[in-house]
Amino acid sequence: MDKLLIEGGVRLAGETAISGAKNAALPILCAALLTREPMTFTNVPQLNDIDTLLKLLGQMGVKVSRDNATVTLDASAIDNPVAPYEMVKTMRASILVLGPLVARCGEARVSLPGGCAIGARPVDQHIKGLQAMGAQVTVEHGYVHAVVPRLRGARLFTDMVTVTGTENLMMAACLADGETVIENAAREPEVVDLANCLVAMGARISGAGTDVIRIRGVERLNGATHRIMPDRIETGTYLCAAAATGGEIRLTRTSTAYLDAVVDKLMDAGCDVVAERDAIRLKAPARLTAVNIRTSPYPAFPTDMQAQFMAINAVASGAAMIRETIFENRFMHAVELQRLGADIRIDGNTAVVQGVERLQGATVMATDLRASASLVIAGLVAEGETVIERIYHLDRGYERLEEKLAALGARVRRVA
Ligand SMILES: CC(=O)N[C@H]1[C@@H](OP(=O)(O)OP(=O)(O)OC[C@H]2O[C@@H](n3ccc(=O)[nH]c3=O)[C@H](O)[C@@H]2O)O[C@H](CO)[C@@H](O)[C@@H]1O
Ligand SMILES: C=C(OP(=O)(O)O)C(=O)O
Repeated sequence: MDKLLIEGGVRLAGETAISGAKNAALPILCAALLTREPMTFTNVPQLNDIDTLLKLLGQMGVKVSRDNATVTLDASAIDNPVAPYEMVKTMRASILVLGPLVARCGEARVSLPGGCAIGARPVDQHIKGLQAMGAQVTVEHGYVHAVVPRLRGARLFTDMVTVTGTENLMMAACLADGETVIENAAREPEVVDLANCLVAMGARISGAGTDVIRIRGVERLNGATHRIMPDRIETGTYLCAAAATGGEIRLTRTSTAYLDAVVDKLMDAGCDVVAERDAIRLKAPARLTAVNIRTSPYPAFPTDMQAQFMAINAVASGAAMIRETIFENRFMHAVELQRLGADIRIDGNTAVVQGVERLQGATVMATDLRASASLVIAGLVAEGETVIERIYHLDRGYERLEEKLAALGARVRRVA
């Protein structure tokens, strides 16, 4: 199994480009299931999660072609509306085929998804929404089985803000009979990117980006071309990596547009952040100041950036409190950061991080995607060599990580 070797202590400097967003590309590729006409997507990141999803769509009968960052999907014939366990066990987002398949085929069998081990992550809200739209849904032998002649519009209210739940129900509602209103909807930029793609396909959607989304169902959707938005979490991760090393970088093909909460914290930590047209510059002080974090749904601070901020707080001056309010088990990186010498105490959903002067390289194990990113950041700062095991998590969500870090001067390489 591949490992990442990092020789720490280099101040990151230079420029690198940000890829398309994993968490926008995954639902948007699933939207192709809603139309018989071909769809073209650009700026699709080359990631293991995308490969998994394209394989999954392929075995349903979707014709897939790919040329670097451009993917064309032709779902004119879906002969097998099934998502088998073997294909979905590594990826939470595979549940996103459920809504489109039920809406288009009137039936779907989707294995309960896997993904990052950061909490129980049930899909009860997805199921509740489809039931309210008239689907008969059963969960048996680890599969969600949904059947309905045609979904009908309904008023949906989710118990909590759920990103993929909102996306699944919004896609399903596009082909339903009548109007659907999703209340307590997720406002994440990736939901808006999906809505923009659906609108280009002929869907009638208003309110995406607010907590009430209205969808008037149509008989059919058409093909379209859509460019995937930049990855705000990849952007934030590189900003943190530069900040932790006292570096100065410029990230291109991205913007601060959806990163207010993250940029605000980086500035509180002492960094200069300058927004340019389609680029961001960051200049970090020699040592950061620790910053308190509380994760919450967008537009508040994203849970997908919590681990990276734990890494930067670990080497900052002072102490900080980190509260995780979205997932019940998203502090797995703390013990691994402790191996590198970090001073972190966990109490329930709160971590108290006391910054230390220096971390020392060690062998650590990646446990989930963003936990892995936090170990990379810590490894870049630590004295000596850090070995990160189980980096397949990183390959799910960071395109060409070593190459991009190397472009910024990091001494990092992958070994088998
Ligand atoms: C592929 C993708 O876009 N993944 C993102 C998405 O995950 P995902 O969409 O899975 O996360 P949700 O927003 O659904 O989860 C929020 C909370 O609601 C709970 N919940 C959710 C649905 C449900 O039916 N029942 C239920 O109890 C979850 O366990 C969690 O505690 O949003 C998360 C929160 O911003 C991010 O960390 C993930 O990177
Ligand atoms: C948790 C994440 O991914 P997933 O929802 O696909 O597990 C993530 O992107 O940080």
